[in-house]
Amino acid sequence: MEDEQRRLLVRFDGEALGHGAQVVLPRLTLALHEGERVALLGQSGAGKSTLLGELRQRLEHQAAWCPQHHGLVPQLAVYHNVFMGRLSEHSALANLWNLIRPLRRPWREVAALCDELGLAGLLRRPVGQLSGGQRQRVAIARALYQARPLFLGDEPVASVDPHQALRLLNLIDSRHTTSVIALHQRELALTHFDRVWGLRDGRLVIDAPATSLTLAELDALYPDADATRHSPDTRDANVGALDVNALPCPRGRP
Ligand SMILES: Nc1ncnc2c1ncn2[C@@H]1O[C@H](COP(=O)(O)OP(=O)(O)OP(=O)(O)O)[C@@H](O)[C@H]1O
Repeated sequence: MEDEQRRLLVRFDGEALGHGAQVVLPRLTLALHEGERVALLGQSGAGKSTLLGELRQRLEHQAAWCPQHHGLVPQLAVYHNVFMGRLSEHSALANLWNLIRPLRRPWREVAALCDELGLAGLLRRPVGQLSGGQRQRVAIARALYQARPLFLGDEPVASVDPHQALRLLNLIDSRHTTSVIALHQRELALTHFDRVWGLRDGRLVIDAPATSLTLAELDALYPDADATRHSPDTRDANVGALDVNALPCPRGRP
């Protein structure tokens, strides 16, 4: 679908984004339309979290949010951490009661979500006793539990293997019409997403359909990386290294 036919959700028009006096992205121009699946790439410090934070502010309650450092409470059980996604929807009394004695309906909802995320049987376990990958899935569960039309994720699949990453991204897709997800898995950016935004040196240097890009172009976003550079004509071989054919087909892709 052409951009003009899609509903515009957010537009930046030469704006400066940053933190107080520190400008990170001095003249950002981009647009996010309903229905887009955007991979946000750039090396550490490029400004991915800064951009996601601004999107989050502008989209407000339309967007579910999965932060980079999870923001989970280690002493609380998985159930309570996921339930926190909807704290604002309940009264303080209901939230307090739920803390002591979980309410039946949310318990069922959270249990179903945790089943889908491979966290079955862990609802009562304190998050502090989980592995890094399990914590990451709890953070995703909490964002999914918010039940918003958009999903903003700051490296939500950073600590899982490629197959699990794709499964989680498919689950996120199935529950949101639009997403912007920061990640470092360049192959996934090309194979799973509609569009790629690439940040480098304070600028948006890539804003293009994923199908028009090569791994070599994405590699150029990481000037400090030691990784072997890929030439454009090795794209298929590199994507094949992920064995995408063995994985479930992402939405909208043949
Ligand atoms: N709260 C803050 N106050 C001041 N400067 C900040 C703040 N948060 C981030 N920065 C700075 O803004 C720049 C961009 O940081 P940001 O976290 O957006 O990058 P990133 O691409 O998300 O990095 P990473 O991949 O390491 O998470 C960095 O120079 C960082 O030091």
